[in-house]
Formats: sequence, structure tokens, C-alpha cells
Amino acid sequence: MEHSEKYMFKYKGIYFYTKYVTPELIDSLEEFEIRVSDVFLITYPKSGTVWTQNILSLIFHEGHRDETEDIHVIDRVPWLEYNLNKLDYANRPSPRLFTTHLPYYLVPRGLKNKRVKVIYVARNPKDVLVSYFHFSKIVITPDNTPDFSIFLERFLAGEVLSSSWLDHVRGWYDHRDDFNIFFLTYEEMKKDLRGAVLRICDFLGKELSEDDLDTVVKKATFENMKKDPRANYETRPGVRLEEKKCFLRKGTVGDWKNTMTVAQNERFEEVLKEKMKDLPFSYIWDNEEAI
Ligand SMILES: Nc1ncnc2c1ncn2[C@@H]1O[C@H](COP(=O)(O)OS(=O)(=O)O)[C@@H](OP(=O)(O)O)[C@H]1O
Repeated sequence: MEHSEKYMFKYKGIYFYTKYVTPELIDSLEEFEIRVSDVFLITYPKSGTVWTQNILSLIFHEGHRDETEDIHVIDRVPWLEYNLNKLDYANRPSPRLFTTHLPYYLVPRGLKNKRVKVIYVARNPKDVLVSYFHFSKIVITPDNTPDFSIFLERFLAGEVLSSSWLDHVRGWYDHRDDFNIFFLTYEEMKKDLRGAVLRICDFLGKELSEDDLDTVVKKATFENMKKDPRANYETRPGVRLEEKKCFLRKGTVGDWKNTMTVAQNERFEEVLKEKMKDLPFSYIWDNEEAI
């Protein structure tokens, strides 16, 4: 598949966005200086990253909750490897919040001392695939977006940004004992957002008042995030203007059923079902079960 080499490159087993990252940058991250108070949000793409970024920003920043500060979540919980707004990470006040799509073996060495809190959010891979397909239509790439069946094959082969979904999730899960890590799923967040926020707070040792908790939950709903310019990624770099409103697209569980044919679903299961059987996440595939 010659499709994508123009906008992404493979380094140490992972596809990265050529425009924003270099192999040297990835190498340098291993020595990235960590503070004990740092919090890392880790996801495979399209798994609920921005949603959780928003939740973290709301938990930590009163100025976000009460709307006295107009700071985009991308600047509150920036990407480690994609420093899109050229922030000075070394001189940010604590606690620093970071987001990354990196696999377990490329993150800063300091994360492995188990003192830094890491939140890993996973989503059922059929919805990840469908969300990723739509996303590939709104990010600027020199390629034409392929049709879904081609994208499906690329996804299954790990020939997309961040590479294989399974390797990402499994890698982080299998190496969980090296980190102070809390796993959460998109589907759990959908099913009980308040409960998910409480569990996140609990893990972080943050105690919010009932009012503040209500505010976090309210501002983290799909409907409210879609209206919030700080959280809806309409101004995200690299998103095509005419289609930018699609970043927060549907925000549901089970949308794969609206896209995948029976044959595509069978193909997906043939490759992934067996291999993901022993993963502990009880993936909810169907919105009727989840909501
Ligand atoms: N509040 C809230 N509730 C429910 N769902 C939400 C929410 N915020 C973002 N989303 C959905 O998350 C999908 C985008 O995933 P990511 O943020 O991980 O994308 S990225 O990796 O940062 O590009 C994308 O999923 P799809 O709608 O299925 O495409 C977003 O709509």
C-alpha cells in the first residue's frame, strides 16, 4: 500500500504525522523531564482523547469551569509528540497535563517510575475504525480519502497514524505494572459520565465540590462540547475549514453498524476478534446496551 508515505512516516514501528514530528523528536522524548505532578492522558486515536482532555482541563482549571478563561483544551492538555502550538513544556506551571498517542515503549522514561499518573482511554475498535475513517476525510492529507473498505484494510494492517490499534491497547495493558495507570473505556464514559469523572478524580486525588462536579459533567457532554470553541476542535490545526465542524461527529456507541457491511464486519472479526479475546475491557459494541 503506497498510499500514505507522503504525510506519515514509520519510526520504531509507529506511523507519525510527517508535518509535526521527526524521528529526532521522538527519540528526545525518552529523556523528557517528568515531574511527579504531571498527568498523562494516553489513547489510540479516535478513542475519546479530546473528551478526556476536556474533562481533565475542567477538573484542574477553575477558569475553564467558570468560563473566566478562554483557553483551548489543546493548550491545557497538549500533545507531547505533537506540540502544535509550540508551547514551552519545560516551563509550564505544575501540574502539567499532557496527551499522547505514543505506545508504551516510546513514552518518557520518567513515566515508568510509577509516580506519574497515567490515564489510558480505550474504545471499541469498530467505532474507532469508523470514527478514524471520517476523521481521515477532514484532516489535510495529500491523498484522496480511500473508500471505507480500503481504509478498513489499512486499519487492520496498522497502516494508519499511530499504527495498530491492537498493539497499542495490548502494549499498554500488558505493561501496566510498569506504570501508575488507570484504564477507562469510552463506553463506560458514555454509560455513566458522572461516575467516570468521579473515578478519574479519585485516581488523581482531586476532590471537587458537588457544584464543580456538576459543572464538569455538564460541560463534558457531547452536546455542550460541540458548542464549546475551547473543546470542539473547530480551530484545530490541519483540519479542513469547510468540514471542520465534523470533529465532534456523532459521539455514540455502535455507530459502526451504520457503516460496516456484514462482510466488512466479518473481515474485521476474522482479523481482530480472536486476538483481542483476552483483553480485559468489556467492549460494548452496541448503543442499545450502552445508553
Ligand atoms: N463529549 C463527548 N461525548 C462522546 N463522544 C465524544 C465526545 N467528545 C468527543 N467525542 C468523540 O470522540 C471521537 C474523537 O476521538 P478522539 O478525540 O480520540 O480523536 S483524536 O484522536 O484526538 O483525533 C469522535 O467520535 P465519533 O463521533 O464517533 O467520530 C468524537 O465525536
